[in-house]
Amino acid sequence: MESNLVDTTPTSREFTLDFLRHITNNLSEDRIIGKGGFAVVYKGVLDNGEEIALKKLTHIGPEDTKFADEFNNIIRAHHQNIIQYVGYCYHPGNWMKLDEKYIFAHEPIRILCFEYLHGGDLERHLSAMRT
Ligand SMILES: Nc1ncnc2c1ncn2[C@@H]1O[C@H](COP(=O)(O)OP(=O)(O)OP(=O)(O)O)[C@@H](O)[C@H]1O
Repeated sequence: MESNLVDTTPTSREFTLDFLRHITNNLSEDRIIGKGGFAVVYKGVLDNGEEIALKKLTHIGPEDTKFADEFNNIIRAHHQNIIQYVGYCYHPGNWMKLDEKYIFAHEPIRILCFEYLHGGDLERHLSAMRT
């Protein structure tokens, strides 16, 4: 990454899962704006009306490397052509005992938050140009 894109003193805002549920109507299906190879993306609306995109990572492995990789790549990047990172949620899984067995009551949840970009996805624009 070019050095002029990099903030050497990054800051990051931590959001609670409760708060992100609150601004996405409990991560409801109708707030889903896209799906990528590693994430489902939701639209959230802050109390001041500002919209943000929440990227909820799927397939979290035991080592959590995908979240750490994405986090490390975006936390310092500031550029007009790079979507602005806003914050993260790192929610551990909960387990409980049921019938003498331990089970996961909640899977771990990892979410990265970005400024919301209006205008739809790139593929839709490209296919519109092709027709
Ligand atoms: N900041 C955002 N603002 C608005 N929509 C977004 C934003 N980020 C993602 N999206 C939507 O969600 C979709 C999936 O995004 P995501 O970044 O997870 O997948 P991707 O671009 O296909 O990359 P990859 O699969 O390599 O992770 C995008 O195509 C876009 O429609």
